[in-house]
Amino acid sequence: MTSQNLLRADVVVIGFGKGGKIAAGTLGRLGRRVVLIERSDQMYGGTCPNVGCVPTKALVHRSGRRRSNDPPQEWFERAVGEVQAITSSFRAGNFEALDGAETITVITGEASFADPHTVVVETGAGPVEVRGETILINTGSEPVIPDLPGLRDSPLTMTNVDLIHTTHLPDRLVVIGGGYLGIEFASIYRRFGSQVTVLEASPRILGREDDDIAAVAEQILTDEGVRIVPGARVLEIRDDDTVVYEKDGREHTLTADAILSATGRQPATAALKLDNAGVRTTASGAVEVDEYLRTAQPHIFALGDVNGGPQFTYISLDDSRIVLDQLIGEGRRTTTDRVAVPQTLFMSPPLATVGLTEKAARAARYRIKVGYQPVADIVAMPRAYIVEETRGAMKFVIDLDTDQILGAALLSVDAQELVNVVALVMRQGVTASALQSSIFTHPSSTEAFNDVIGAVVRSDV
Ligand SMILES: Cc1cc2nc3c(=O)[nH]c(=O)nc-3n(C[C@H](O)[C@H](O)[C@H](O)COP(=O)(O)OP(=O)(O)OC[C@H]3O[C@@H](n4cnc5c(N)ncnc54)[C@H](O)[C@@H]3O)c2cc1C
Ligand SMILES: NC(=O)c1ccc[n+]([C@@H]2O[C@H](COP(=O)([O-])OP(=O)(O)OC[C@H]3O[C@@H](n4cnc5c(N)ncnc54)[C@H](O)[C@@H]3O)[C@@H](O)[C@H]2O)c1
Repeated sequence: MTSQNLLRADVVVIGFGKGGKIAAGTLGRLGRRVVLIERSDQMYGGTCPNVGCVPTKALVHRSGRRRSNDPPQEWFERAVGEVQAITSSFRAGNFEALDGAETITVITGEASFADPHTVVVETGAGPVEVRGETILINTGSEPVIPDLPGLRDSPLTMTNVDLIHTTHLPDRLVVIGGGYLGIEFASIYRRFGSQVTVLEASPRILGREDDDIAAVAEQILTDEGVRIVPGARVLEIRDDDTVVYEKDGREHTLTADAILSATGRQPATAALKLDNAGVRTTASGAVEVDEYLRTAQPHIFALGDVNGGPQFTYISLDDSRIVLDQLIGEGRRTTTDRVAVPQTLFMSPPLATVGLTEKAARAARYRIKVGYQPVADIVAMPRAYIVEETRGAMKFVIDLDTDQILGAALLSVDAQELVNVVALVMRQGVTASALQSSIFTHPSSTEAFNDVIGAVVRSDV
């Protein structure tokens, strides 16, 4: 290597994901020499702003604004154009924020390890070698396309990345997998005007949730026209466009204009040549880390989806707090500190959950009471009527002995905001009674808590 294609850095970050960019920015501002490597110039900022959270939620918003007489294809094309304008401005902002800093260099190309301190980057202008004292792996995850006959070869098979970029609204969309990604896309495309069928292998979608909440969510999707087929075993894709599946012992076929593979995402480690660095992986292919996110090599850390933790942007962000605490802090923060981590499935209205479900609380032998109300019946929350979104239900699972909230499921307008309040309350040990009798602004969605927590439908007393 000549001096031109050999770089030395205090910190090398592989992958421009959430955790990596926060760590890179923080360390760069402190004067560390940072090299951040991203394999695609279309991915500065990572999955979330480019092909994940941001574009999907922007499409949720725009699909909801379409009126029934708006021409679907035109409306869709305009929405995709607007969303691409947002993502490209975020991408440019992400690049500039790091590459514009004096101490940080962004290199575009695929990285792999040559040895524990050396990374080789295949750039458009040839290989570049980067040697670092500390290395952060933040390469995210990639969609798993199941090995079903015809699926990988069909020109109609798409991932979230393909669907985010396509400007043609498919008449018939078949979604394989009814998890977070599958349900969000099903809801979006149905609202844009596609006929959507979700084929889910499990006996039910939203299998982690309690039956009452899952049933309300499924009803909302079904009422919007999404066809959900649980217990479906996809057998093959025949002649590129015919999805053959089995349910209850009988074979069925569906013709599709697009097939979305939404059966989960696996850690992106294949290109990294981790063996050269002495970094181990788990059975599921994730980079093996301890609770401080250190790999088998103490100077190499892994953040975000690639370490096999929960696949959410805010977890990758929290991973960066742990790694920064190791590098420039007190070294105390760990993944085991996390309590009451909420999550939101952005169907319309959103389903936000935190903590234990009723069934999990019972399995853990808590004595509980359950507050539950359909949103339309929550007198304290006129906001649902004001914004014309009265669908859904709210549920609280409360420990009878301590009055602590064990969990909540909020299927409601504004649920993605409400759940953060509940999570904070749970983390701080505020009682359910205190939350119920709190002063909230009016008219707001938070006011619902004044009613729902006291609307006890079951109690172990
Ligand atoms: C459609 C969709 C919707 C989602 N919606 C939400 C949501 O609403 N809320 C939420 O919290 N989470 C959501 N997620 C999950 C969230 O996007 C991820 O958990 C998060 O982006 C993971 O961030 P990360 O830091 O692990 O890495 P990523 O953001 O995935 O970044 C990794 C980067 O590394 C690069 N890379 C990979 N290999 C190499 C290599 N060898 N060399 C160089 N670069 C490499 C990749 O190109 C990528 O840019 C969604 C995901 C998807 C797919
Ligand atoms: N709003 C959000 O926060 C958000 C949105 C989208 C994705 N994500 C993240 O991305 C991750 C990946 O999402 P995902 O939905 O792809 O994965 P997932 O693991 O959440 O769901 C995959 C679903 O596919 C089903 N499945 C698997 N193989 C199948 C097959 N052959 N036929 C039919 N069904 C099959 C599984 O039973 C499961 O229900 C999520 O776990 C989540 O962490 C988050």
